[in-house]
Amino acid sequence: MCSLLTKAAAAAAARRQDRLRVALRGLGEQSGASSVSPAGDGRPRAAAGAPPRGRRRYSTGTRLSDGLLFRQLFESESSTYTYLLADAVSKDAVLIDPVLETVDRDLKLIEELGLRLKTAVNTHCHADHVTGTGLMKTRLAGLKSAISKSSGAAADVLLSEGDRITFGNHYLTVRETPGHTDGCVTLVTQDEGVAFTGDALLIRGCGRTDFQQGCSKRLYASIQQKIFTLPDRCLVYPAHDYLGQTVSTVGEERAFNPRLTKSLEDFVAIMNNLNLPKPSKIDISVPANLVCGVHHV
Ligand SMILES: N[C@@H](CCC(=O)N[C@@H](CSS)C(=O)NCC(=O)O)C(=O)O
Repeated sequence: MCSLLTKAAAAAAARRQDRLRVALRGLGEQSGASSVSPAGDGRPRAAAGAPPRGRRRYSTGTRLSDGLLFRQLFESESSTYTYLLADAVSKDAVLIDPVLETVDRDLKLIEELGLRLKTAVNTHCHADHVTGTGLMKTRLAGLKSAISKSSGAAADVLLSEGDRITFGNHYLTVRETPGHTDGCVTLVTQDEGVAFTGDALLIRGCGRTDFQQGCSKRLYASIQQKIFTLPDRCLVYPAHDYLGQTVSTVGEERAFNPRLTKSLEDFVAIMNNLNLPKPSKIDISVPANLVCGVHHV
């Protein structure tokens, strides 16, 4: 009896491993996503191996496809990821979600890599930190800021569904993914191999919907229709992670995201009961980010 149970348990464990292997396929060397189990309310428990807050200073990089340079950078106070993408041949670059406090670090890296930063784009009007876009524009001649038209924020380029942000031979396509805010967008590489999901889809989570025009029904529809329709292999890079996770895939989130694997009704209930404290910098960040962060400089 005992050995039967052991065999059954071993078979179940093997099946779980197989499912995980399938979900992780496509992550390659970027696989830093830790396993996080859902709490009853759909919020992940703190990962045992998560680095202490304020200690992470890393940037990770890889070649996502031929001729595309990529760096994932981290700002530890707000747990924000900034992403640098560049055409390795022309050296034209795009920066996604720069943070005011890390502008010097980002500009130094851009200079060291010999890149020409064309566009600094915000995935939405952030509530938890001031964007670095405005300060960067004062330091780099010709740099254009970009944000969605629906955000209501000022920028050189106002983006809408289907627009392209071009850098050399590469481009990112804009998918509007409102719900966390009205103006949230997800930026997708031309081969649909990578999605920068901002605060719409987080790793094993999603953006909160309790302020700034947040709407859980809209967010659910955005993620199901605009992100989960991407290929399973598509890498997911969010604007934040609070547990040390760095990357996921669409397939993995479709299978294991504790909020998005639920029905719409259950998702709405989860989002209504998150009871998160207000971001500490919201009263400074939102007005500043509506004008590219510049009034704070
Ligand atoms: N403690 C932080 C704010 C944390 C937070 O609310 N994060 C947002 C994204 S930034 S507005 C969020 O959507 N979180 C979802 C979640 O489930 O945690 C601070 O004070 O700034």
